[in-house]
Amino acid sequence: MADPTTDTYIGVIGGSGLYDIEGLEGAEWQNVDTPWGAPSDAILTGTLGGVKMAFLPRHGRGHVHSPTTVPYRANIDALKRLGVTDVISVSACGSFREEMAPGDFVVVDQFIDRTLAREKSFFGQGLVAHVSVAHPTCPRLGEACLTAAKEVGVTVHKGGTYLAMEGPQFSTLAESKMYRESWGADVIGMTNMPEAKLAREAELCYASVAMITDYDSWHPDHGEVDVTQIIATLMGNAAHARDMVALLPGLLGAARAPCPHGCDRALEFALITQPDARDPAMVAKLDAVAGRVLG
Ligand SMILES: CSC[C@H]1O[C@H](OP(=O)(O)O)[C@H](O)[C@@H]1O
Ligand SMILES: Nc1ncnc2[nH]cnc12
Repeated sequence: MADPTTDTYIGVIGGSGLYDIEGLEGAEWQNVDTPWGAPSDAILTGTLGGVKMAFLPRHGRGHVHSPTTVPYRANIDALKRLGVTDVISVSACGSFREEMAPGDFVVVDQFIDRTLAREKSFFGQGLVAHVSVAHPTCPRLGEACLTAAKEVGVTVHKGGTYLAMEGPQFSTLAESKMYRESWGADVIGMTNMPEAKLAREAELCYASVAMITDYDSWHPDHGEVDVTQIIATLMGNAAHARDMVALLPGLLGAARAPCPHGCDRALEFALITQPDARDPAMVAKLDAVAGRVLG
């Protein structure tokens, strides 16, 4: 197994339209069991340029999980259990900004969480923890994604606020206008929360690349979003996403230095339940996610 303190292990969570990646040496679909149930699908593992990589289709091959039923905790636990250090989320998103056009990428750095019906933490009764998500994405990893996207030739925007909605229906016009005009959101999707929060709890670096597919419903010159429009734009986006991902091993390198932003130490001061009050069953369940601090 890779040593997460010294070896880079890149995990890619592919969203709508991205169900595999190509070019991995020793590629193998691996089933990974977790205490939180089964992940969305088997995980494609291998190496690229001497760097370990894992790919997980968020909705499963064939797109069987809705945004609400994606097993977010199992997905993050499974990646952590494999030894992944850096998670790149690639997602189809609507845009609230004229200049963030369909086909563009946005390296997201903030989130507004409007999801309602999902398990949002690995912790809870018997072992309580409070991590900071003030800065929910990793700037080091985000920078690598930005560089890779530029090299691929995509128009890429640095920074943006992703509004995570519950779905599966798209937003009403009133919601779309409110998110854009009053809340200052830049892009909208249905899946990056609680994924980003869980990655932080699992001490994983997390970066999110939003692939713009539509203008949601606010734009006077574009009709309201529908799945046909999204799929059409996704075809081109997915090819760019694959090319971007292929450049990441070269940019991150096989040898890993500790995260300068502390993502890999997020639990250092987060556990509040006293050791003698901790539920042993919870401690056992957290073996991968919090093994570093639970011993
Ligand atoms: C296919 S349209 C809506 C669907 O696409 C996005 O998925 P992902 O974030 O996994 O790329 C959006 O969040 C919805 O789940
Ligand atoms: N407009 C939109 N709203 C929510 N999720 C999306 N995924 C792609 N486009 C979207």
